[in-house]
Amino acid sequence: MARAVLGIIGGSGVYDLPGIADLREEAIASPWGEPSDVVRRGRIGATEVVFLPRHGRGHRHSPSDINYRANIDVLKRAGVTDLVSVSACGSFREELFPGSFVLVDQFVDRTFRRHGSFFGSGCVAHVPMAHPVGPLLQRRIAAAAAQEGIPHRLGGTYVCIEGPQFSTYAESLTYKGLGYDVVGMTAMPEAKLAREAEITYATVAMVTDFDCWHPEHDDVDVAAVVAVARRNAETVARLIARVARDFPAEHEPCPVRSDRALDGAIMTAPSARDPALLRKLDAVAGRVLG
Ligand SMILES: CSC[C@H]1O[C@H](OP(=O)(O)O)[C@H](O)[C@@H]1O
Ligand SMILES: Nc1ncnc2[nH]cnc12
Repeated sequence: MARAVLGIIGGSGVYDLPGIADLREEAIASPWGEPSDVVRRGRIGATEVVFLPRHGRGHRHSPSDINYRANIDVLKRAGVTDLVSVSACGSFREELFPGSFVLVDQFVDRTFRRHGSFFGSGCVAHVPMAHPVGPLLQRRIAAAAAQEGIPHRLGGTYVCIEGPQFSTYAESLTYKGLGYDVVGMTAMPEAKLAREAEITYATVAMVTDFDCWHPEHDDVDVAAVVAVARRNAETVARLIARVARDFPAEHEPCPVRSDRALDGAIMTAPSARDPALLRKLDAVAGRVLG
């Protein structure tokens, strides 16, 4: 069984993770291009952790321009087995107020101008996405949140819009009417790519606003998101520290097989595979491509 390495992707307002011991920065090269930043790695308790801010330090990359493939690839190369993705989001429910954390378990992908797969012509693969979140990892985050006294809800649906503009009023009402819980701009294709890379994934969606549907709250703007996200940064650090301190030494086999997602997923016959693409897939699909 693989040694567990806990990855953390920080979102808006979370560009650093305080409390990492033996901290070092590593620029990991990827055949998929430039990741958002160098990774910062070290230990929390006995657990090895690897941190990457998805917008880069200084918030340089917009949701549409983040190189999600390079980010997941470098985390895979860093040995990450379990990945906690932290995201700011708007809420479609009265009870999910700014400051609360939602441990979402479903995603709806409304993005349309991002590279959504490591695979393609020369090596076609179809991985299961019915259950995009690793339930054991999610349970560990929920337990840590309970122990730290952090208000949270287990389960929910995150709709990922392309952005960078926030939703229109009609869109906001539509998403609310469809029963979605929160809205953001970054969980997709991140979750899909993590699945292709056989990394167990879970999202901590930090509610920063009520988007624009709520009659008694102002429409979302960046200032509101940033104010709440900044206040939440310390809470996120506390949550991650608790998850890390209680993390098992070995990666726990995932009940939804996120860590075996490529078993039987590759359709392209070995003789028809593109050697150049196979070389790029060395980290992501090395387990099955050999
Ligand atoms: C700063 S407002 C919009 C911005 O905030 C969220 O970022 P992240 O998911 O990385 O925390 C949202 O997805 C947008 O990128
Ligand atoms: N209302 C919202 N819509 C999209 N992304 C967000 N990130 C934070 N709040 C958001």
